[in-house]
Amino acid sequence: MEHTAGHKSGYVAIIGKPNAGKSTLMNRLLGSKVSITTHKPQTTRHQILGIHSEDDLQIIFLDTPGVINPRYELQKAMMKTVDRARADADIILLIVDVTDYEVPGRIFEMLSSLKGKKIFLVINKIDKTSGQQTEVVAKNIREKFDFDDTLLVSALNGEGLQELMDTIKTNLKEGPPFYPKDMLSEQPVRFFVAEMIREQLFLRYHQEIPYSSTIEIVQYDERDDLDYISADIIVNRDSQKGILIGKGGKAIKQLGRNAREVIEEFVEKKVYLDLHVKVRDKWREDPNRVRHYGYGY
Ligand SMILES: Nc1nc2c(ncn2[C@@H]2O[C@H](COP(=O)(O)OP(=O)(O)OP(=O)(O)O)[C@@H](O)[C@H]2O)c(=O)[nH]1
Repeated sequence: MEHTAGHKSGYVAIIGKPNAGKSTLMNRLLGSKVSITTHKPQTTRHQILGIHSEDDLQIIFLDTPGVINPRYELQKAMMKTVDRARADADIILLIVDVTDYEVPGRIFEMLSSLKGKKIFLVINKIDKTSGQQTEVVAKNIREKFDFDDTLLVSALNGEGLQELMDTIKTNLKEGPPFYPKDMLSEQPVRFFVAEMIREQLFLRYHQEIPYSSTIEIVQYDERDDLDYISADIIVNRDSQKGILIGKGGKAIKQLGRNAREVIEEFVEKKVYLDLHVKVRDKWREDPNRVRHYGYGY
């Protein structure tokens, strides 16, 4: 049996409003892109797990969807994911964008209901404002909740991240590694491939298209010379199909090219990416479909 005396481990949930920088922070702490990030809110829909291992410790980060007031079934499933992450975690990081510092009451309620966990306030994007302003924001938030510690960081340029990492390590409890030490995440390759295609939707389309779409990998064949991937882009309404495809298929071809390049870099192999657009009327509002596409569970 593996000798684990002196070894530390724990789950760290990263929560906060949409666009606070949660995914950027996790990727930066891991030194690797595990979670997709874009300038648009609500990019993250699943609980994304990122594993940081050293000889004598293992930290399992849980990146979560931004906390919102859910309006449709997909968003309800996203919030269920946040609930589960905070329940699973030993340490919770509340990420607050220093330039968008209003913390909704529901987040404090959520934190107040937790017992026996360390809860840290992490003020992010401090590169965007003065030190004085950052202090004022931190002080105001601390008046509303008794955090175990406050950290000021920039997930983008790395400022304060070493201190954050040290604080997490100090607060880890003794425990065995939960995953093999060379593992970075637990989702299969096809999950990341779907996320990379979805990221392109967020980067390339406006308004409701990214929020109305999901990706289903229909076929993934690892061939000798290349990986053949067939994926469906599922949209919510018929009218969205045309917009997605674009005139003469131009828009979707460009999306496919961009996604393929990112996927090739990830799998370190040539990729043939076959994309199809499918309409599944109001899938976002349908609990069965939302579950079928893997959200909330
Ligand atoms: N200037 C600055 N921008 C940042 C920083 N951290 C994140 N951002 C930017 O903020 C935007 C949102 O970042 P994400 O990491 O996707 O945010 P998120 O909290 O995961 O967002 P959701 O998926 O909506 O929950 C991106 O455009 C990031 O580049 C930071 O420290 N400084």
